[in-house]
Amino acid sequence: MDERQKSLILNSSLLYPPSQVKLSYGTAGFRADASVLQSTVYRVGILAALRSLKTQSAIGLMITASHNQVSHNGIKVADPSGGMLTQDWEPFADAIANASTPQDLVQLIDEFVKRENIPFDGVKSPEILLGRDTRPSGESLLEAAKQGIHCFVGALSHDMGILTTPQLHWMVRSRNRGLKATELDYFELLSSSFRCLIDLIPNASKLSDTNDKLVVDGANGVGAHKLELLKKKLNGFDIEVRNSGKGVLNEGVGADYVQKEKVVPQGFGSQDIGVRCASLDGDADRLVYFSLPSEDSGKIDLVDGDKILSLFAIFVKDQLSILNEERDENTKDNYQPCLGVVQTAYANGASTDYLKGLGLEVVFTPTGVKYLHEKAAEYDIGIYFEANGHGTILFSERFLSWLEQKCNGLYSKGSEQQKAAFRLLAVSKLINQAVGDALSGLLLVEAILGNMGWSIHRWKELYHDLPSKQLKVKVADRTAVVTANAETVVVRPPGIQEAINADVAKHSRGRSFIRPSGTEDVIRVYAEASTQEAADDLANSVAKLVDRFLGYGGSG
Ligand SMILES: CC(=O)N[C@H]1[C@@H](OP(=O)(O)O)O[C@H](CO)[C@@H](O)[C@@H]1O
Ligand SMILES: [Mg+2]
Repeated sequence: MDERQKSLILNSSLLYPPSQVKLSYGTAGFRADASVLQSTVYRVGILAALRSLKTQSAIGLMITASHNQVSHNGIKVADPSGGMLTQDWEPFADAIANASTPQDLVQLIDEFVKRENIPFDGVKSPEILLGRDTRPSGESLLEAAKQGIHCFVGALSHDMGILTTPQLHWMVRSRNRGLKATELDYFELLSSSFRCLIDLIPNASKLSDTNDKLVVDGANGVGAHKLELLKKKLNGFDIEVRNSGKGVLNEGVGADYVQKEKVVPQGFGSQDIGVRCASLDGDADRLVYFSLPSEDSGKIDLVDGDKILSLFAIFVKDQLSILNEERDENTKDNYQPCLGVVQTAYANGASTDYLKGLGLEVVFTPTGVKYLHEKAAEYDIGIYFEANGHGTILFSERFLSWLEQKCNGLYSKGSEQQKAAFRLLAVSKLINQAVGDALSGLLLVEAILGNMGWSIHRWKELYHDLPSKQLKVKVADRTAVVTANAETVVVRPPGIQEAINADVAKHSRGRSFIRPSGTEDVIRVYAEASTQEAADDLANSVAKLVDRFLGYGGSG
């Protein structure tokens, strides 16, 4: 880095980090009250430019705090693949976000540039795509990010406007692959692959009794608006969008609220009993479905990420079985695509049993898409979902070129095999390969329900969730909790895991774990058991343990 570059960094008015706030890149980027984020976002702008120079590719910056309250905001980096920032760079992100003086900041950057051998030869300038959600603080934070990026001579920043998080990730991925990468291209790809799947619905399914209308809770966020735009391209497909911005973002609405509280979101009521409903979160990277049971209890029948995962897994597995029925020696080959499913400890135990019962390989990672995505990418077809509705299906290049070969003339026209191959190819286009995407996920759910001739009620009955409960506990220092084995065991503070085990043992089908949240300053408690009372009781007693070991008055 030359002196000019250093002085550009030093000259920013945004240099000083908030005092007494320790920032961490966390599960999904930096998040905090928007009022303290200017300097962090400026610094992440610098990081993004460096990442672009290092990879010689376009990088994405998304300004969002997803499902968190509207006064919060955050920033995350999309790597050249469209996925999350490589975990190797997270310590650097933490270090620069917390550097307390301008000189410390410049020194950290200088050392990192040398260590990583980041080229400053001017051959390629940094290129960053910027997106933000609908939060009012987004606009000024975007300017802060730009200031960071433009510390580098010749840097290019493209403001893509208000987007869903998955749209931005998709754009980065497409751009770096030399593909069409505008919002219009995104809508075009989603709608054309959706129509293709609808055209391939077997005649028998068309006759069945699926309730046609879908009502979507847009969380008063960006997803609602984008879904309205997408809808126009879906040939009259009947979607009604509610909570599209008049109310407060994520307040009593949205996928996080619906999944965690299991209650009817605002804007829904007795007129919706029995109707197929879905909720997006504030930046539209999460999707859950639900329906209102006949009695007016305020409760919902939730169809969460685990069940979306199960639906996708059944469909993909069915299509693969059709391909496997190949009898013709000319088109048969020895390649057996490997299908894998990835979950976290939050997955309902009943879903894991169900998926294993289908003969599928199920593996677990810690919470956070960055872990799930990485694991799923190891398979020819890797399906991952968090229970909260964030997930996607990843297809390997090898599998896709095998599939394309199969589609291109190897099968007799109109054969079941050819249709199955076309369906899988359409799924690979419809479902966002960069990151979990509520809009593309929603269209895939709709297409699969149509193909199977299933109503939401048939889908819900795949298996019965074990009753579960989630709680949050405020503690003095959440980093005091250290976990292992995909967050199922607490290794620190000593003694707490044994105490949790003792509580779990008192409950039939009991399971409970704790972990520090990576997006909020809390310890999360999860419990499940054979009845709701038992799950509530287990969660409460584990929360008390957390308080005893780690609370403000605790010894931990
Ligand atoms: C229990 C839960 O829902 N945790 C969420 C939440 O992370 P925490 O680290 O638990 O705060 O936000 C993440 C980002 O959206 C998401 O990946 C994750 O699943
Ligand atoms: Mg989100």
